[in-house]
Amino acid sequence: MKNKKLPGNVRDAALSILWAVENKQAYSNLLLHKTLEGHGISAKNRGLLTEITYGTLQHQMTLDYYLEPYLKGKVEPWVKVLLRLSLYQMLYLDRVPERAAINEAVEIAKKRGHSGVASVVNGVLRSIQRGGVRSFNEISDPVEKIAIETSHPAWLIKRWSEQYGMEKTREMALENNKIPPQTVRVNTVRATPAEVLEMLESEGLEAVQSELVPECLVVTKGQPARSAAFEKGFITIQDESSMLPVYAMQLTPGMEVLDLCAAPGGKSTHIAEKMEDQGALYSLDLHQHKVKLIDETATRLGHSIIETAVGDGRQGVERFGAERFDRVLVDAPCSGLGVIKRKPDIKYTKKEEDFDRLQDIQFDLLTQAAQLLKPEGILVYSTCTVDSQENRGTAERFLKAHPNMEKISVSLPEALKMKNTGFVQIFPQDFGGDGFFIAAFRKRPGSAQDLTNS
Ligand SMILES: C[S@@+](CC[C@H](N)C(=O)[O-])C[C@H]1O[C@@H](n2cnc3c(N)ncnc32)[C@H](O)[C@@H]1O
Repeated sequence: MKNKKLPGNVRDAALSILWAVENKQAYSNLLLHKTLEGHGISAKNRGLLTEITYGTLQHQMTLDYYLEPYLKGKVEPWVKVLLRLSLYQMLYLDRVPERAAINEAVEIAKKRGHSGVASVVNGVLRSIQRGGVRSFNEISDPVEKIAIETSHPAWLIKRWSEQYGMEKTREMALENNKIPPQTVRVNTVRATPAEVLEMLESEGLEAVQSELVPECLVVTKGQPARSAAFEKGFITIQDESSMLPVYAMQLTPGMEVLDLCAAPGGKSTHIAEKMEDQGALYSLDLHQHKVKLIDETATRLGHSIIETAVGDGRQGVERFGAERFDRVLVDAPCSGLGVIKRKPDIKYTKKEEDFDRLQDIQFDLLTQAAQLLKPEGILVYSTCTVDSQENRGTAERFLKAHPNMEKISVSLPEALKMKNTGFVQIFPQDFGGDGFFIAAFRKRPGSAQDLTNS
C-alpha cells in the first residue's frame, strides 16, 4: 500500500487504523484517539470514523465470510481491509448510501494502489451489491455458526458455551457488537448528580441519571470528556459496571484502605468519594507511567487522601506490613473479555493459553491481599472479564487455600439488589454495561495471620 494519505478523508483514515491493527497489532482505541487528533478529521466526521473503525473490527469475521465467495484469486491484505470497511458501510450503516461507499473505496484503491486494484475493488463491491450476501444457514456446526454470525473466534464461543450454555453465549456475543453507552461518575464529594446534570445541560450535553448506580449519569448527546464539568473535576468517565466493586467494599470515612492494582485510578477515586475524602487510601500499581494517571485524575478531582506507589502487589506485605488495612481491593489484571464492546480487538488477540497464567497472578495477588487485611476486614476481588476460570475459578481456589477467609454476600446499590451468595457475575447483556465479576471475602475474627503462599 502506498503511503499517499487522503487528509481529512474518513475512510482513508479508517483504512490506516485498521491496517495498523491488522499488520502491527496496534490498539484500535489508542490509534483512533491519535487519528482523531491528528488526521484533520472534522468534528462532524469524528463519529463516522469511530463507527466505521469499530464496526469493521466488530464484524470482521462476518465480513470475511461474506467477501470470500466474491474474492476469486488473492488480493493484497490491505485491499481486503479496504473491502471489509467498505462492505461494513454498505451492510450496516443506513446513513451511508452504497454508491458513496463504493466510490470512496475505488478512489482510495487508486490513490493507495493503482488502477488495477481500483478495478478489483469496484468489481467485488458491485457484485455484492447485485448478488447479496450468503446466509449463515450454510454453516452446520453450531459453534462455528455463532462464531461467524457474531464475529468471535470459534475457540472462545466454544469456551463460553461450555461455561454458560449456547443461548447465553450467543446473547453475549451479539451484545458485544453493540455501541456501548457513554457513562460518567459524579464526584459526589463536590456535587450531587442533579447539580452535575444541570452543569452538563448548560454546556449543551444531554444526560440522565442511571436507575441502577445513583452517581452514574448516562450521556446521550455530546462528549463528556471535553466538557468543563470534566475539566473542573465534577465527573470521571467510567463504565457503570466498573462502579460496582467499590459498593462491595462497604466503605466508611476514616478507614485505612489499599487498592492493590489501582491504575488508571477509576476505582481509587471512587473509593475516595465513598470515604468522603477522609481516612487513608494507598493506590499501588506495577507501572510508573500508569501510576502517573492515578495522580493526574486524583488531582483533577481534588481528592487528598490518595497516596500512590509503584510496586508489585505480590510483595505488598513487605511494603505496607501485615494485617494493616480495613479494606483491600484487588481489581486484578485479567483477560478483559467483558469489555469487548469497547475494545473489539480483544476478541482476536486473546489466546486460550493466557488463562492459566492470569489465574496464577490473580491468586497470588489475593493471597497477598489476605495477609494485608486486618481480622474482620473485607477483601473485594473484581475483574472485567466473563471467563469463569478467572472469576469463580480463582475465587474458589483462593477460598480453598485460605480457611481464615470467608465468602460474604456482595453489597450492591439498592436498585441492583440481587440475591447473591458471594459471587456476582455481570454479563454485558444484563444492563448494557461491561461484563464484570465481583466477589467479597471477610477475614475471620481472631484468625491467625495467614501465610499461605501457594
Ligand atoms: C484492571 S486494571 C485496574 C484498573 C483500576 N483498578 C481502575 O479501576 O482504574 C489492572 C491493573 O493491574 C496492574 N497490575 C498488573 N499486575 C500487577 C501486580 N503484580 N501488582 C500491581 N499491579 C499490577 C496493571 O498495571 C493494571 O493497571
